[in-house]
Amino acid sequence: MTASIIDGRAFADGLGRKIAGSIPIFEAYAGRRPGLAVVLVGTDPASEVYVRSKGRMARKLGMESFEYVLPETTTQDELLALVARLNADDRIDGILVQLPLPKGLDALAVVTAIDPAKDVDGLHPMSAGMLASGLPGMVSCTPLGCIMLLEATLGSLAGRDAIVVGRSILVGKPMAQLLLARDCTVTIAHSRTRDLPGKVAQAEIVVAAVGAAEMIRGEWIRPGATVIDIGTSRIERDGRKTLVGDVDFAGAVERAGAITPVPGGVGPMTIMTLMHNAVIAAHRRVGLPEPTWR
Ligand SMILES: Nc1nc(=O)c2c([nH]1)NC[C@@H]1CN(c3ccc(C(=O)N[C@@H](CCC(=O)O)C(=O)O)cc3)C=[N+]21
Ligand SMILES: [Mg+2]
Repeated sequence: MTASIIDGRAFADGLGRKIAGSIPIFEAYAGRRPGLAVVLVGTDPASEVYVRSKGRMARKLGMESFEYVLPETTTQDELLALVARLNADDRIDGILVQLPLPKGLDALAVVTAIDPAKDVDGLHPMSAGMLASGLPGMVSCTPLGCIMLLEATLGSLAGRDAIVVGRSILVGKPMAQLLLARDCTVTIAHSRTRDLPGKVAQAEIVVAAVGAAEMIRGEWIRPGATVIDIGTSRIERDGRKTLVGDVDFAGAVERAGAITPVPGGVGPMTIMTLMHNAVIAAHRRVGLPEPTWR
């Protein structure tokens, strides 16, 4: 069996068109466009690329983008002061602080300082708690994009056996909560899990979010399974730099029913669900009913 390839770029483009279409309606009501603030501390080249592409996408869809690039030497207090300013700024509906932060800065303290109404990353403990409680808070962009791809591929997820490999606050934990909310039977695996190959082999849905290049081997995959690969690692192969996921794609594509590629799978969805979250936050903040484009 050769898996069908889940085209995240095409799906993200479609979502982007719906988001763009909703913005004039928002603007007519609110007298302004939805505003997204992205904060980068330091000069990590990969992070600079992501932050720039987030700003570009926001403008392309008709939103206002506020970009803040702070020096590596920024103190905790300076960063908290910026977050307080963004919280108080009515033009800004969503705030994303790009992670990881440089050494010496406390990411959890920064994220906790963000107004939960503007927490488009779903990282605030309030957002995590609302998700776990089944309340309508902000859901982390990457897991939200994965759920959209899974539902587009499989329809109802109810009753399916799913494994999430990885337990980070940004991805693994919210992913598991979203699957659970759709009535999957969810296993969360991590670095201390025994017999990972055996557990992966039982899953109809595999979500790989470990951040280790090609760690999930193709021969572990249950025939016909749907594989969602969240990893992006830059490696050198045959003397060339390439971007690979957490899944051994060449092996997994021979067994899976459907699989996301890297690049072109989850990555483009992550950017578009950030736009989605910013527009949802904007509607909630001005008291407009949320668009139902899903
Ligand atoms: N607070 C916070 N929230 C995040 O959501 C967040 C973050 N910090 N820090 C870094 C990670 C990483 N991330 C990606 C976004 C888009 C692509 C993406 O578009 N990838 C393209 C390829 C890009 C390339 O070629 O390098 C693709 O997979 O097709 C990848 C990774 C969001 N992150
Ligand atoms: Mg990808």
